[in-house]
Amino acid sequence: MLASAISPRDRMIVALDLPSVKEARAMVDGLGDTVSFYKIGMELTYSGGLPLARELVREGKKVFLDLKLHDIPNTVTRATAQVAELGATFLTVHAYQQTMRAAVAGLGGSKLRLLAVTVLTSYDDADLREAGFALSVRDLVIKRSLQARECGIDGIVLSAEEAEALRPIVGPDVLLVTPGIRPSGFELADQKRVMTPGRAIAAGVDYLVIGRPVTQAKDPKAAAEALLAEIEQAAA
Ligand SMILES: O=c1ccn([C@@H]2O[C@H](COP(=O)(O)O)[C@@H](O)[C@H]2O)c(=O)[nH]1
Repeated sequence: MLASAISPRDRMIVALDLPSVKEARAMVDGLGDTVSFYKIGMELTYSGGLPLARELVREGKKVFLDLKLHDIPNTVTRATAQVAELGATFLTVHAYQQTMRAAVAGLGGSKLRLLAVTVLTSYDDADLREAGFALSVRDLVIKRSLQARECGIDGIVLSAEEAEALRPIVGPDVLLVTPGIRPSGFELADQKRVMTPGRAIAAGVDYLVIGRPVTQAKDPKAAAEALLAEIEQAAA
């Protein structure tokens, strides 16, 4: 689906990085209709977040399970098949060919869409060098994105900094999903490759993942409304 066909509200995915289901539930209730799409990652999954994922799906919200699967193929295939039962929209796997192929094999006939994490947005070129990679962030993102497409993955997780260069390389059908979104003036914290929501939309990103700028705001609903307004304006 082309980005222009996705409603601006659905393009904003709020990361529920909170320590308990109770706090996550309160956040969702407080955000109300402003947010239609939630990401449940490791922190919440390890504190009972999967039943909440089912609940949110039942309530008509979209859910992105950011589990970043990476294991031997048999395990990845079977884990993906389990996740496919939950009714989530997106699941992440790391962008290793063996892992991506195994995840695709676990989809069965489900509607779950797979996203491959190329290079974490907390990494820069120096971090990659330290980890033993010879490629720059940009080149590794490109290489892994092409491999993801070849493996039948639906979309890729990258930083908005790479999105504009990547779109013509991967074509219009691969979803570009970007964490590392920071409204102007918000602290970067552990993120190294960042962009504002408006600039990310202009760079051709399909979905923006936004955590702390909403969840750590004094007024999360007001923060989410401001972010949505910026997205709507950039998408118009
Ligand atoms: O490369 C990646 C992959 C995933 N994430 C996740 O996105 C959110 C970002 O949260 P912020 O608070 O807006 O920084 C978080 O859940 C990460 O696990 C990422 O940041 N980068």
